[in-house]
Amino acid sequence: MPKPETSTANVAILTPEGGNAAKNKRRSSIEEVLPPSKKQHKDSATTTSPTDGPQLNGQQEMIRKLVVEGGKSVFFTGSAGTGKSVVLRKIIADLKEKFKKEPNSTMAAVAVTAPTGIAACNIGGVTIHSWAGVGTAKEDITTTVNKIKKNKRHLANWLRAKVLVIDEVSMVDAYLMDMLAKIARELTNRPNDSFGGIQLVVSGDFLQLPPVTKKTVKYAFESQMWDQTIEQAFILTEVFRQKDPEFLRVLEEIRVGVASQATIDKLQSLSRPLDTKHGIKPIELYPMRKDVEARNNWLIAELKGGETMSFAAQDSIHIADKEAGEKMLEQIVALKSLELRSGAQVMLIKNVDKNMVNGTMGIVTGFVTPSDASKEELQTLPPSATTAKSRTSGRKDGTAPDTSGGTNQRQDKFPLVPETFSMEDPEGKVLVERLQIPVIPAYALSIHKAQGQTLEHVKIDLSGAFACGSVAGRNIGQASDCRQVKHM
Ligand SMILES: Nc1ncnc2c1ncn2[C@@H]1O[C@H](COP(=O)(O)OP(=O)(O)OP(=O)(O)O)[C@@H](O)[C@H]1O
Repeated sequence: MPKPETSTANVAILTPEGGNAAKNKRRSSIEEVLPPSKKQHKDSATTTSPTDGPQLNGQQEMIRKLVVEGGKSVFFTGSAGTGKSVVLRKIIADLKEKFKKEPNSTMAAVAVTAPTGIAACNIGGVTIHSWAGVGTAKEDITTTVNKIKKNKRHLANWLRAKVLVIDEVSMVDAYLMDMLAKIARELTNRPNDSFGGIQLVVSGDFLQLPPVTKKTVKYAFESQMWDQTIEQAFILTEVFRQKDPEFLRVLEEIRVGVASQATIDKLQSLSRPLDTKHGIKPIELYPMRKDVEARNNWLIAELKGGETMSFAAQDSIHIADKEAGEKMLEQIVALKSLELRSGAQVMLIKNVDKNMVNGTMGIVTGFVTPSDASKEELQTLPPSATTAKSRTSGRKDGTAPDTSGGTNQRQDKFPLVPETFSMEDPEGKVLVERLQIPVIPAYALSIHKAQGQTLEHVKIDLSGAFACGSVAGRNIGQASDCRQVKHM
């Protein structure tokens, strides 16, 4: 689910001597191009405090109360933009507070998970597979339970958990849900409690992305454990992301796979050039990662003459099982190898400043060494950026600082330096780390990466959309207004 509301910026990457982001700690910079109103971002689980979100409406507050004060196992759903992630983040923050005060409880009492790395990152969690220690979840229960018992970290996860949060549950299949319930019963030695006495908080929209499987899809709600464990289910109905009633009707019809003539006409009318601002092209959304990579590489190669730079991530694994560590690193959103070129369109993947947030779009304006930047580039920065410089200059990586980005001048450059992306266990112990420039190429994005983002301008291929309505609806639902959607 979500992230900060996508704002737009021009990005200039300042780089280190030598081209290796991690080793040389080159700086990158972003020029902001949108007015501050556009830069307000969604509450981001990556760096924004979960309590910074909007005030919950009545429905959302009722769910929060039932979970936090009532200790109920619940499932809540709702179409894109109804604030599922907002509630979930508030619930997670409140549950952590609650268990902090309880004797015999640790930080690990609240396990925060999702089926994919990016979805987990959005709520400050880890993948359900990695938390539970189920590997690929292909082995039988007895083998899996025995493996968990031999792995101190996985066993501790289960034994300390008082609440298990699973977001984006539409992507979790019934087999895995039943497997988790059986493991919970076995490890907690509570065979008669449906989920071993662990409270379950589950959120997602079954009309969005389904489980990835080669077999017939069997959704989580079709599992045996579902009815035995989930005590109450809710549908959030107020859509916050989109306000236009016509666009809302289109989204709802696509969501359920029934399109009226008015909706078909409306979608066809979206096949037109989009009036985007400041040279940022609409993001093209694709279901397959290989299509995303091909499209990004193609469009970056089209940028003739610009300086090119490769940034190799600096990875470190802090657990004994190196193979498991490598798998965790694969789930980190920052790329192992990042190829950039001046003029390339990129998206920030971490909040580096109050306005420069996860989802901010920009253009790479160049690569500058820290020493060059201090002479030329920093002179172009506003005074607030200079203040930010001294504020952040003591960072542990010793690199040149981020600049404020707090102004809305089009010419404000925002230098970027490598940032640390890590996966931690529920107690906050770092398991793996990656140091990389916090951007990804962003002409094209996979629907999984776009999941939960609010994108300013999107371009979507709707041919065959009603054969897989949820995917199309999922994509269009990321735009806040149909004026920002272009049908390819
Ligand atoms: N109570 C609220 N008041 C004001 N804005 C809200 C409220 N709840 C959510 N929002 C805003 O609505 C937008 C969508 O919220 P959120 O991302 O949580 O929805 P979602 O249901 O998780 O969407 P998706 O299914 O696409 O991930 C965000 O910009 C969020 O800040």
